[in-house]
Amino acid sequence: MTTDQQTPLRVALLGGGVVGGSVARQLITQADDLAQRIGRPLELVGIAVRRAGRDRSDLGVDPALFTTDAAELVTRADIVVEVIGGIEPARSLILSAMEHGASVVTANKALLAEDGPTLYAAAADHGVDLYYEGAVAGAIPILRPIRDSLAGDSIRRVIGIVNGTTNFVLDAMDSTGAGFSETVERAQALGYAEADPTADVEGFDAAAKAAILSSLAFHSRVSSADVHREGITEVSARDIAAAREMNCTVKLLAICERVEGPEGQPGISARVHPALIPLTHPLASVREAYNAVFVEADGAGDLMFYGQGAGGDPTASAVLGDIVAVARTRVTGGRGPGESAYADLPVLSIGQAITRYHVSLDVADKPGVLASVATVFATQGVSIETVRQQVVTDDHGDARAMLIIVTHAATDAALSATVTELAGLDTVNEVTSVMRVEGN
Ligand SMILES: NC(=O)C1=CN([C@@H]2O[C@H](COP(=O)(O)OP(=O)(O)OC[C@H]3O[C@@H](n4cnc5c(N)ncnc54)[C@H](O)[C@@H]3O)[C@@H](O)[C@H]2O)C=CC1
Ligand SMILES: N[C@@H](CC=O)C(=O)O
Ligand code: NA
Repeated sequence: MTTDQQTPLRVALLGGGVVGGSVARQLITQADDLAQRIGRPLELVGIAVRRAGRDRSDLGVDPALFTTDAAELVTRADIVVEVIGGIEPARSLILSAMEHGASVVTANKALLAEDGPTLYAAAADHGVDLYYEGAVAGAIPILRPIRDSLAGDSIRRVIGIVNGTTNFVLDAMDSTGAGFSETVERAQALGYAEADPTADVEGFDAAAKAAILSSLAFHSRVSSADVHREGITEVSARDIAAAREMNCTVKLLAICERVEGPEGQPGISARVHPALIPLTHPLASVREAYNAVFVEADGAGDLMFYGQGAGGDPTASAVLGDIVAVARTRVTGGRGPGESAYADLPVLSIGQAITRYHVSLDVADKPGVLASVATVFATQGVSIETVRQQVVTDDHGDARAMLIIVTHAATDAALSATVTELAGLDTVNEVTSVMRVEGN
């Protein structure tokens, strides 16, 4: 190695939590291999933490490297790794790092989905790289495949199970018949769900990931506010049972599609909601806290990416891959591939999304009911694919008639208006379940 090749690239780590701790450990234990792969050694020059003085001996890091002055640390690094999370101070630190000439690696989906364009612009202005593979689906390589490997193809749709906590909860409800609350408690006890699992169960985490996936897949700017979001808190054991009867399962899906608007104009549909998918679909077999992303592209056809979407070591694997990538660019000079938003497609409203619905109705068991229900669908221009009548016994031992209807594809607005009108019919006692159907 020449002297230049021996000069270490300085790495500053912001955050020493679940992901940061694993990154720090591996930067040290894998130092020799990383140096060989990059062509220059990496030197960990500091770890910014919120509180000094805590025992962090398990990380095997020189205690002198810990600092509470993140703002100073980012001014003396070639590569800054941000794994603090949240919007501030993460954003200001990243911008300052770039101003001081550092490339940035982050796993911060919330920040990228809220204000990605500011970060991409700063990276371009300062001629540095911004990589963030850990931000979506943890260890699974999905962002760089979309951005780089599929750059010559045209992506039609990305459907992902991108939140491990909710997949664990829905999977447990499906396999044990348990209710929502008790399953979330189990997920917390097992360490999958956080003490406050709101971002997971209300779909915020998945919506941020959908925004990032949509932006990359469709060369546009999509923020988390553009993504229609429904969480899993309303999914009942009855919905899961209804899915089973249709040979389907319920998953929280992040759906990003290239679509046409009402006048044929191109746009994006980006949404997160629970949906029925057939048991034969590859995403149906994704169990427990695993993630998977299904990509449909014009040339490549169907691609499936599967693996661990959360956790310290899996996410650190993606972060370290990015560190190697930006370090290699430092060695060779120039910048790695960046974002492109040339297509600038608008995001359509959820009402314009084309989906199918599964609707369960508790109805009066008398002549003319089916006709009145069918008339509502016809009036709204929604075509029925299948209808099934079932007699069930309620909690009081009384027999009740249920109508289970699956529609053909229609706009979400028409389907939603249909459900509202059905709920107002005298012959309908209750709309017991409404779920979208995806995946075929
Ligand atoms: N844990 C996971 O499974 C995954 C996490 N991520 C993302 O990785 C990032 C980090 O997540 P975790 O490691 O799980 O969080 P964490 O909460 O375990 O760690 C964050 C660390 O940052 C420190 N911190 C907070 N404010 C700071 C400040 N101003 N200066 C210095 N340090 C500060 C905290 O004390 C904490 O140790 C987040 O953006 C998260 O969304 C992404 C994928 C998976
Ligand atoms: N809370 C997230 C962690 C990773 O992004 C999840 O459950 O998937
Ligand atoms: Na990833």
